[in-house]
Amino acid sequence: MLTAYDYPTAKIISNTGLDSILVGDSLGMVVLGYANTLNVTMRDMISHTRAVARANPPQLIVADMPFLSYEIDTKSAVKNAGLLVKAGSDAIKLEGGEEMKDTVKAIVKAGIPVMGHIGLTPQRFLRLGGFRTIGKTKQEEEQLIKDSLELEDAGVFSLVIENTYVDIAKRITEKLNIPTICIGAGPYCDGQVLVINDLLGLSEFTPYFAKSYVNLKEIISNAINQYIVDVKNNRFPEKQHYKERES
Ligand SMILES: Nc1nc(=O)c2c([nH]1)NC[C@@H]1CN(c3ccc(C(=O)N[C@@H](CCC(=O)O)C(=O)O)cc3)CN21
Ligand SMILES: CC(C)C(=O)C(=O)O
Ligand SMILES: [Mg+2]
Repeated sequence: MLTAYDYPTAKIISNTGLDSILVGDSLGMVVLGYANTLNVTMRDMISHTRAVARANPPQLIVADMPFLSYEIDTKSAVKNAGLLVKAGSDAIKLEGGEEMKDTVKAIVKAGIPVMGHIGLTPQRFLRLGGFRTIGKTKQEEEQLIKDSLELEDAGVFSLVIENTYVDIAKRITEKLNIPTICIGAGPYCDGQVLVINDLLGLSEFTPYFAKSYVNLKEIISNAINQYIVDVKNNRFPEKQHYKERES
């Protein structure tokens, strides 16, 4: 699984063997330039989900529910989950553990598949004390196990485990029947997810657990500098780039 936030990226992914696309609220940081994901709105998520869905990819499209779109009450959570499905997603993802059980059940009851997300839940970074690794204490570890079992019981079809110790993610994966999709939680999961900007070398900041497979930042700035040089030296535009009238 990889994130995608726009039409051209979803078109490229369409012709790959990737299983699933996440329209992540990480778009607030990697596309919109916010310092965290708290300012991402339903309008942002709907707009980017629609852009990805317009590419009509064969992959499953999962859209993140943004901060405060599902925490207030189950009614507004179901409504907002429905708006993301109307925008073109096949499922939604929301952050949190056992405390989200009723919300998960209500959304699933409405016919919308829900993906869980535990471990580091970036929408709660203020209370957690940063984008830190979760599961250091025995209490945090046992809470993660409990959260995963309760979410499975509530009906999530899959579970993202973010930034936790490898043995904890392994334990959860062995306990659950649904697939676990990990990021910063080691290899003993059923799948992996990454922010595509990290994979492409486009991010300003990349977490320790991400791997870039190409340096697109460098490739793009080289292209821009070549363009500047060409314009200044009259090497662009060339004959084929403009029309002359035959008078
Ligand atoms: N480019 C990008 N990649 C991501 O994976 C990502 C985002 N942005 N934005 C939304 C969240 C935030 N994520 C993050 C961001 C930072 C750390 C990180 O640096 N963690 C360190 C330091 C924690 C601390 O502040 O103490 C760690 O050791 O866990 C982890 C996950 C993951 N997500
Ligand atoms: C990092 C993934 C799991 C995510 O939630 C996002 O991109 O918003
Ligand atoms: Mg997210």
